Amino acid sequence: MVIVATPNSIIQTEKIVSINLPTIDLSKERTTVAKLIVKASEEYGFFNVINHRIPQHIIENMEEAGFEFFAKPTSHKVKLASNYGCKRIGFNGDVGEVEYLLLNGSDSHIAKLSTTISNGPSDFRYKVSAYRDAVEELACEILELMAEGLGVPNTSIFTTFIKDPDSDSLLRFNHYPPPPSPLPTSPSSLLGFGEHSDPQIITLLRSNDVSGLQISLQHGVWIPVIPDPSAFSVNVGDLLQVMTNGRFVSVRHRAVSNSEKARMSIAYFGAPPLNARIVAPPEMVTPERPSLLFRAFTWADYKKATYSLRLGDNRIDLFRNNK
Ligand SMILES: C=C1C[C@]23C[C@@]1(O)CC[C@H]2[C@@]12CC[C@H](O)[C@@](C)(C(=O)O1)[C@H]2[C@@H]3C(=O)O
Ligand SMILES: O=C(O)CCC(=O)C(=O)O
Ligand SMILES: [Fe+2]
Repeated sequence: MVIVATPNSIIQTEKIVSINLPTIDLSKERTTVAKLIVKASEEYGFFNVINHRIPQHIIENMEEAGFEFFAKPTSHKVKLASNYGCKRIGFNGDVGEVEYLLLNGSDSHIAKLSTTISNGPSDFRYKVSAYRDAVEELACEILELMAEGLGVPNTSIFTTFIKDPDSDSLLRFNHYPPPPSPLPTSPSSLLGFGEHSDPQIITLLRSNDVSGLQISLQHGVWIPVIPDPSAFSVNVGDLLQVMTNGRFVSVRHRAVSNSEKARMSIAYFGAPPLNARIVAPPEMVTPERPSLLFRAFTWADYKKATYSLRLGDNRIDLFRNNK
């Protein structure tokens, strides 16, 4: 049992379970990798990938860009970036011990921010765009492997969405300062980013070597993810659960801060264009799943529902058939 003190000082008791979460080596034989990815997405909705071939300098530059931004005084950060936030998550009263910067992933948004952040020409734009391109390519490789492993004949069924020039993909830097010491209770953790699933198709997340990310497969039971700065953590998002007719699970996760060192995570959320129609392909209707579990909807519909709800609320159930 561990005690989690939320910023509102609500104390909850919870179970922390250490298990080995799947780590998949992308340099291994393709058919084997595809099968392992499908298995992990079905069992956990989560896995780590290693040997992903994203050059180290692209990752280091991105991390540097994030730490440089968060090192600025709060008044500057608020003025510089309209999508900078501190403690408030979303618009419906969620709070956490986190500050963040959200970028909509388009070149023009990154370029605009680059000018305001640096007050002149900067390499922020170059660093973020290079990372965005590399991580998007990795997301496409993983989504193609998923389609292959699932036996879907059109293996670009998921990637066409995120490769679309109008894709609504996002990048997010999350910065978790070390908690004040001593904490009110011991052992204890502060809630950085509360329990939720990611609404998009797929999330690729990495952090510095500080722990904090946890996933949950069962209410109130948390599995810590061991930090590995050379790996990417992959989360199945809500839309992928829908497009696999419930075969993959959208993983619930959160971030806690309990270290003496600051943690920074960088997440890429692969999303379709707003007008994309989300529905499972016919191959996902099988004897085990003889009908479509979710009705067809657009990403705009789903996003609207997401933003009308709290972080931890279940939104996918609103789109189930017979609801
Ligand atoms: C409280 C909220 C923040 C969030 C939008 C929401 O209303 C519910 C989902 C949240 C989430 C979680 C994953 C991503 O970090 C995020 C950008 C997203 O797409 O959905 C956040 C939203 C946010 O912080 O704006
Ligand atoms: O910081 C983390 O490890 C998790 C962040 C997260 O879940 C998110 O940004 O959606
Ligand atoms: Fe998340």
